[in-house]
Amino acid sequence: MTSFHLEGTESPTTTKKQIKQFLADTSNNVFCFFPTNNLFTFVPLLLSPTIIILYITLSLHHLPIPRKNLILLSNLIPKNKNQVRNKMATAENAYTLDSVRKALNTETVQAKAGRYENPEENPFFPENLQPLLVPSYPFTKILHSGAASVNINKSLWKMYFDDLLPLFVASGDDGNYAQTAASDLSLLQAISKRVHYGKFVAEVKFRESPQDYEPLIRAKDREGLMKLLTFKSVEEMVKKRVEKKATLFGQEISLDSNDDSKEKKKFDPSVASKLYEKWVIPLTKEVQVDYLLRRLD
Ligand SMILES: C=C(O[C@@H]1C=C(C(=O)O)C=C[C@H]1O)C(=O)O
Repeated sequence: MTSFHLEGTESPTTTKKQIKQFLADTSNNVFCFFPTNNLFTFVPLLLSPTIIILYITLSLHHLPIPRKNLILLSNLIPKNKNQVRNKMATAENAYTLDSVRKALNTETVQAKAGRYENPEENPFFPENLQPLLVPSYPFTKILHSGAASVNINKSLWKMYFDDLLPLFVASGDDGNYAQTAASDLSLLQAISKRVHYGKFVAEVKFRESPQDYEPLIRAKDREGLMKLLTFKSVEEMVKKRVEKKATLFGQEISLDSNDDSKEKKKFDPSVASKLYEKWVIPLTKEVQVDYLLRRLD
């Protein structure tokens, strides 16, 4: 027995053989491109859970997005209320529309090139996918066939725009809707990948103790399943690792040896672990439950 060290998901109940198998089958194609920082080009995502959050914090930090701030503005300047409201409506619609359009276009192109053939990938708009234009790749089948219908991207999308984004974006509106939408999509895809790894984690857990899972699945007992697959100590470890990585990767870099910038941080590392606690881990567990409920179909 050993720990499961994949993308921030560690399970004390996972066997070495299963981990090896899992790694062999899933790590090949998992790379995350960092447009914001030359230090990183391709980062093995599976080994870098915190990268997602760092990427969010660092890349969105400077992106002004017309949301709450304009509402605030409209309260502050009553004289211009209508004008600001109009501006908000226009800007916000443009922004949201751009995000959706960008996601649709990108997913359509990527689907043709086979992105969603990979069981690790889950589209945000499955209803709009186009047929494959490249030869199909024989991905090893690890998951039960019900996995294809497990997709929580709609709630992820909502969480991202309603809860997560307002925490990171700066005030104002710089009109860069297209760039913002492109960042949104790559972040959404990164988080989506991480939380949907829950399918693989759930499969491993199920194979290891079907006798524990089967009665709960048959009884459609979401709560019972959630309890059974939860390992609080593992979650604590994941959060600590996330915070540690955020501390290391979030340092300011200086060539001046007298500079005390080693101490300077681009953002508060505890925020990264809080994000995992509040969203990333709960969403991963939701995926696990959804997958398990279909496991005996
Ligand atoms: C992923 C697992 O399941 C749960 C989810 C975790 C996560 O998303 O990081 C961590 C621990 C578990 O409560 C696991 O056991 O490894």
